[in-house]
Amino acid sequence: MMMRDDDEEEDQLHQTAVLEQVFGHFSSDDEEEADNHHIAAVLEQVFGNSSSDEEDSDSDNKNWECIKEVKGLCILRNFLSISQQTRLLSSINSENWFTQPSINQAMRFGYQNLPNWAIKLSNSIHHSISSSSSSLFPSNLLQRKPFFDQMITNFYQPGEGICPHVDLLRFEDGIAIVSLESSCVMDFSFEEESVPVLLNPGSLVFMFGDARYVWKHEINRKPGFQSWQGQLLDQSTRTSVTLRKLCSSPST
Ligand SMILES: O=C(O)CCC(=O)C(=O)O
Ligand SMILES: [Fe+2]
Repeated sequence: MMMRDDDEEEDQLHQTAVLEQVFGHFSSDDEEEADNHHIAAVLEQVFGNSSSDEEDSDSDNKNWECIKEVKGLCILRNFLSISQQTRLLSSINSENWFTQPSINQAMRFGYQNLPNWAIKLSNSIHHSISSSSSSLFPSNLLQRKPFFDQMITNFYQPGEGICPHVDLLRFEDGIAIVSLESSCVMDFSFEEESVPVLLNPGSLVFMFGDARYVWKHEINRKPGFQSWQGQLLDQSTRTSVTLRKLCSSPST
Protein backbone atom coordinates (compact mmCIF):
# COMPACT_ATOMS: atom_id res chain seq x y z
CA MET A 1 0.00 0.00 0.00
CA MET A 2 1.32 3.45 -0.89
CA MET A 3 1.32 6.03 1.93
CA ARG A 4 2.12 9.72 2.00
CA ASP A 5 5.17 10.57 4.17
CA ASP A 6 3.23 12.37 6.88
CA ASP A 7 0.66 9.56 7.05
CA GLU A 8 3.51 7.12 7.35
CA GLU A 9 5.11 9.03 10.22
CA GLU A 10 1.83 9.29 12.08
CA ASP A 11 1.26 5.60 11.52
CA GLN A 12 4.70 4.73 12.92
CA LEU A 13 4.01 6.83 16.04
CA HIS A 14 0.73 5.03 16.47
CA GLN A 15 2.45 1.65 16.09
CA THR A 16 5.10 2.59 18.68
CA ALA A 17 2.43 3.63 21.15
CA VAL A 18 0.50 0.41 20.66
CA LEU A 19 3.61 -1.75 20.96
CA GLU A 20 4.66 -0.02 24.17
CA GLN A 21 1.22 -0.55 25.54
CA VAL A 22 1.36 -4.26 24.65
CA PHE A 23 4.94 -5.11 25.63
CA GLY A 24 5.16 -2.93 28.73
CA HIS A 25 3.68 -5.15 31.47
CA PHE A 26 4.62 -8.85 31.51
CA SER A 27 4.39 -10.52 34.92
CA SER A 28 3.12 -14.09 35.60
CA ASP A 29 2.94 -17.04 33.11
CA ASP A 30 -0.84 -16.91 32.84
CA GLU A 31 -0.80 -13.29 32.20
CA GLU A 32 1.95 -13.87 29.68
CA GLU A 33 -0.15 -16.32 27.70
CA ALA A 34 -3.14 -14.00 27.70
CA ASP A 35 -0.81 -11.24 26.67
CA ASN A 36 0.59 -13.28 23.81
CA HIS A 37 -2.88 -13.65 22.33
CA HIS A 38 -3.47 -9.98 22.83
CA ILE A 39 -0.12 -9.13 21.23
CA ALA A 40 -0.90 -11.31 18.23
CA ALA A 41 -4.30 -9.66 17.87
CA VAL A 42 -2.88 -6.14 18.18
CA LEU A 43 0.02 -6.87 15.82
CA GLU A 44 -2.41 -8.22 13.31
CA GLN A 45 -4.55 -5.14 13.73
CA VAL A 46 -1.55 -2.84 13.31
CA PHE A 47 0.41 -4.63 10.62
CA GLY A 48 -2.24 -6.86 9.06
CA ASN A 49 -1.79 -10.60 8.74
CA SER A 50 1.88 -10.56 7.77
CA SER A 51 2.10 -14.13 6.44
CA SER A 52 -0.51 -13.53 3.78
CA ASP A 53 0.02 -9.82 3.25
CA GLU A 54 3.66 -10.27 2.43
CA GLU A 55 2.85 -12.82 -0.24
CA ASP A 56 -0.17 -10.93 -1.49
CA SER A 57 1.66 -7.65 -1.86
CA ASP A 58 1.06 -5.55 -4.92
CA SER A 59 1.67 -7.03 -8.31
CA ASP A 60 3.60 -4.08 -9.79
CA ASN A 61 6.96 -5.77 -9.48
CA LYS A 62 5.84 -9.17 -10.72
CA ASN A 63 7.36 -9.91 -14.08
CA TRP A 64 5.55 -10.66 -17.28
CA GLU A 65 7.20 -13.22 -19.53
CA CYS A 66 6.36 -12.91 -23.21
CA ILE A 67 6.78 -15.97 -25.43
CA LYS A 68 8.86 -14.73 -28.32
CA GLU A 69 7.72 -17.39 -30.84
CA VAL A 70 4.03 -16.57 -30.25
CA LYS A 71 3.42 -12.88 -30.72
CA GLY A 72 0.87 -11.57 -28.22
CA LEU A 73 1.30 -14.36 -25.67
CA CYS A 74 2.40 -13.23 -22.21
CA ILE A 75 2.38 -15.00 -18.87
CA LEU A 76 2.65 -13.71 -15.33
CA ARG A 77 3.84 -16.77 -13.40
CA ASN A 78 3.39 -15.41 -9.88
CA PHE A 79 0.06 -13.66 -10.45
CA LEU A 80 -1.60 -15.35 -7.44
CA SER A 81 0.17 -16.28 -4.20
CA ILE A 82 -0.51 -19.68 -2.65
CA SER A 83 -3.04 -18.17 -0.24
CA GLN A 84 -4.79 -16.30 -3.05
CA GLN A 85 -4.99 -19.54 -5.06
CA THR A 86 -6.50 -21.31 -2.06
CA ARG A 87 -9.07 -18.55 -1.58
CA LEU A 88 -9.99 -18.47 -5.27
CA LEU A 89 -10.37 -22.24 -5.38
CA SER A 90 -12.59 -22.19 -2.31
CA SER A 91 -14.78 -19.45 -3.85
CA ILE A 92 -15.11 -21.59 -6.99
CA ASN A 93 -15.90 -24.68 -4.91
CA SER A 94 -18.59 -22.83 -2.99
CA GLU A 95 -20.45 -22.29 -6.28
CA ASN A 96 -21.04 -26.10 -6.28
CA TRP A 97 -20.75 -26.20 -10.05
CA PHE A 98 -18.78 -29.43 -10.32
CA THR A 99 -20.55 -31.73 -7.88
CA GLN A 100 -21.69 -34.09 -10.67
CA PRO A 101 -19.00 -35.85 -12.70
CA SER A 102 -20.79 -34.99 -15.97
CA ILE A 103 -20.39 -31.23 -15.38
CA ASN A 104 -16.93 -29.81 -15.89
CA GLN A 105 -17.58 -26.32 -17.19
CA ALA A 106 -19.49 -23.26 -15.94
CA MET A 107 -20.10 -20.16 -18.05
CA ARG A 108 -21.43 -16.73 -17.17
CA PHE A 109 -22.32 -14.05 -19.73
CA GLY A 110 -22.68 -10.35 -18.87
CA TYR A 111 -20.79 -8.34 -16.26
CA GLN A 112 -23.78 -8.31 -13.87
CA ASN A 113 -23.88 -12.12 -13.95
CA LEU A 114 -20.25 -12.61 -12.95
CA PRO A 115 -19.69 -13.91 -9.41
CA ASN A 116 -18.08 -11.36 -7.07
CA TRP A 117 -14.84 -13.29 -6.99
CA ALA A 118 -14.66 -13.16 -10.81
CA ILE A 119 -15.13 -9.39 -10.73
CA LYS A 120 -12.29 -9.10 -8.19
CA LEU A 121 -10.16 -11.39 -10.33
CA SER A 122 -10.93 -9.32 -13.41
CA ASN A 123 -9.93 -6.11 -11.55
CA SER A 124 -6.73 -7.68 -10.40
CA ILE A 125 -5.89 -8.90 -13.93
CA HIS A 126 -6.59 -5.42 -15.26
CA HIS A 127 -4.31 -3.95 -12.61
CA SER A 128 -1.49 -6.40 -13.42
CA ILE A 129 -1.77 -5.65 -17.12
CA SER A 130 -2.02 -1.89 -16.82
CA SER A 131 0.82 -1.61 -14.30
CA SER A 132 3.19 -3.63 -16.51
CA SER A 133 6.24 -1.74 -17.63
CA SER A 134 6.35 0.06 -21.01
CA SER A 135 4.00 -0.88 -23.80
CA LEU A 136 3.70 -4.65 -23.54
CA PHE A 137 -0.01 -4.55 -24.23
CA PRO A 138 -2.07 -2.53 -26.75
CA SER A 139 -3.43 0.50 -24.90
CA ASN A 140 -6.89 0.31 -26.52
CA LEU A 141 -7.41 -3.06 -24.82
CA LEU A 142 -6.71 -1.60 -21.41
CA GLN A 143 -9.25 1.18 -21.71
CA ARG A 144 -12.34 -0.85 -22.51
CA LYS A 145 -15.08 -1.06 -19.93
CA PRO A 146 -15.88 -3.49 -18.50
CA PHE A 147 -12.56 -5.17 -19.03
CA PHE A 148 -14.20 -8.62 -19.04
CA ASP A 149 -17.86 -9.61 -19.07
CA GLN A 150 -17.73 -13.32 -19.76
CA MET A 151 -16.30 -16.13 -17.68
CA ILE A 152 -15.68 -19.83 -18.16
CA THR A 153 -14.46 -21.97 -15.32
CA ASN A 154 -13.16 -25.33 -16.52
CA PHE A 155 -12.59 -28.28 -14.21
CA TYR A 156 -10.38 -31.04 -15.59
CA GLN A 157 -9.90 -34.55 -14.21
CA PRO A 158 -6.49 -36.17 -14.77
CA GLY A 159 -6.29 -37.12 -18.45
CA GLU A 160 -8.77 -34.44 -19.54
CA GLY A 161 -7.73 -31.44 -21.61
CA ILE A 162 -9.00 -29.21 -24.38
CA CYS A 163 -8.73 -29.75 -28.17
CA PRO A 164 -6.84 -27.32 -30.42
CA HIS A 165 -8.96 -24.22 -31.02
CA VAL A 166 -9.02 -20.47 -31.53
CA ASP A 167 -11.56 -18.82 -29.22
CA LEU A 168 -14.78 -17.75 -30.96
CA LEU A 169 -14.81 -14.41 -32.78
CA ARG A 170 -17.81 -13.30 -30.72
CA PHE A 171 -15.18 -12.44 -28.09
CA GLU A 172 -12.95 -9.42 -28.37
CA ASP A 173 -9.18 -9.46 -28.44
CA GLY A 174 -7.43 -9.88 -25.06
CA ILE A 175 -8.27 -13.15 -23.29
CA ALA A 176 -7.04 -14.12 -19.84
CA ILE A 177 -6.59 -17.58 -18.35
CA VAL A 178 -5.83 -18.14 -14.66
CA SER A 179 -4.57 -21.63 -13.76
CA LEU A 180 -5.14 -23.46 -10.47
CA GLU A 181 -4.07 -26.85 -9.10
CA SER A 182 -2.13 -29.14 -11.47
CA SER A 183 0.48 -27.61 -13.74
CA CYS A 184 -0.03 -28.38 -17.41
CA VAL A 185 1.53 -27.74 -20.77
CA MET A 186 -0.56 -25.71 -23.20
CA ASP A 187 0.54 -26.10 -26.83
CA PHE A 188 0.23 -23.19 -29.22
CA SER A 189 0.24 -24.26 -32.86
CA PHE A 190 0.28 -22.52 -36.21
CA GLU A 191 0.83 -24.42 -39.46
CA GLU A 192 3.70 -26.82 -38.74
CA GLU A 193 4.94 -24.98 -35.71
CA SER A 194 4.09 -25.91 -32.13
CA VAL A 195 5.20 -24.04 -29.01
CA PRO A 196 4.70 -25.63 -25.58
CA VAL A 197 4.05 -23.29 -22.65
CA LEU A 198 4.01 -24.41 -19.02
CA LEU A 199 0.99 -23.10 -17.10
CA ASN A 200 1.88 -23.29 -13.42
CA PRO A 201 -0.75 -22.89 -10.69
CA GLY A 202 -1.28 -19.22 -9.87
CA SER A 203 -0.19 -18.09 -13.33
CA LEU A 204 -2.05 -15.66 -15.54
CA VAL A 205 -1.92 -15.97 -19.33
CA PHE A 206 -2.95 -13.03 -21.46
CA MET A 207 -3.32 -13.53 -25.21
CA PHE A 208 -3.92 -10.87 -27.80
CA GLY A 209 -3.28 -10.30 -31.51
CA ASP A 210 -1.68 -13.34 -33.21
CA ALA A 211 -1.75 -15.45 -30.04
CA ARG A 212 -5.50 -14.90 -29.81
CA TYR A 213 -6.51 -14.94 -33.51
CA VAL A 214 -3.85 -16.90 -35.43
CA TRP A 215 -2.41 -19.53 -33.11
CA LYS A 216 -4.51 -22.42 -31.82
CA HIS A 217 -4.17 -23.46 -28.21
CA GLU A 218 -4.61 -26.95 -26.83
CA ILE A 219 -4.04 -28.95 -23.65
CA ASN A 220 -3.44 -32.65 -24.20
CA ARG A 221 -3.49 -34.40 -20.82
CA LYS A 222 -3.79 -37.92 -22.22
CA PRO A 223 -1.28 -40.26 -20.54
CA GLY A 224 2.23 -39.62 -21.78
CA PHE A 225 1.62 -36.22 -23.39
CA GLN A 226 2.24 -33.85 -20.49
CA SER A 227 5.98 -33.51 -20.25
CA TRP A 228 8.10 -30.48 -19.55
CA GLN A 229 11.86 -30.39 -20.00
CA GLY A 230 11.99 -34.16 -20.40
CA GLN A 231 9.97 -34.90 -17.24
CA LEU A 232 6.40 -36.18 -17.17
CA LEU A 233 4.20 -33.83 -15.13
CA ASP A 234 2.08 -35.21 -12.29
CA GLN A 235 -1.55 -35.01 -13.25
CA SER A 236 -4.19 -34.27 -10.68
CA THR A 237 -7.29 -32.14 -11.10
CA ARG A 238 -6.88 -28.76 -12.77
CA THR A 239 -9.17 -25.74 -12.60
CA SER A 240 -8.90 -22.74 -14.87
CA VAL A 241 -10.79 -19.46 -15.11
CA THR A 242 -10.98 -17.84 -18.56
CA LEU A 243 -12.16 -14.23 -18.75
CA ARG A 244 -13.14 -12.57 -21.99
CA LYS A 245 -15.07 -9.58 -23.32
CA LEU A 246 -18.05 -10.14 -25.57
CA CYS A 247 -18.04 -8.15 -28.84
CA SER A 248 -20.75 -5.51 -28.81
CA SER A 249 -22.06 -6.62 -32.21
CA PRO A 250 -21.57 -10.38 -32.22
CA SER A 251 -20.00 -12.02 -35.24
CA THR A 252 -21.05 -15.54 -36.17
O1 LIG B 1 -8.40 -24.37 -19.39
C1 LIG B 1 -7.63 -23.65 -19.99
O2 LIG B 1 -6.54 -23.33 -19.54
C2 LIG B 1 -8.00 -23.12 -21.36
C3 LIG B 1 -9.44 -22.94 -21.57
C4 LIG B 1 -9.74 -22.44 -22.96
O3 LIG B 1 -8.90 -22.36 -23.80
C5 LIG B 1 -11.09 -21.99 -23.30
O4 LIG B 1 -12.01 -22.17 -22.49
O5 LIG B 1 -11.28 -21.49 -24.42
FE1 LIG C 1 -9.50 -21.19 -25.48
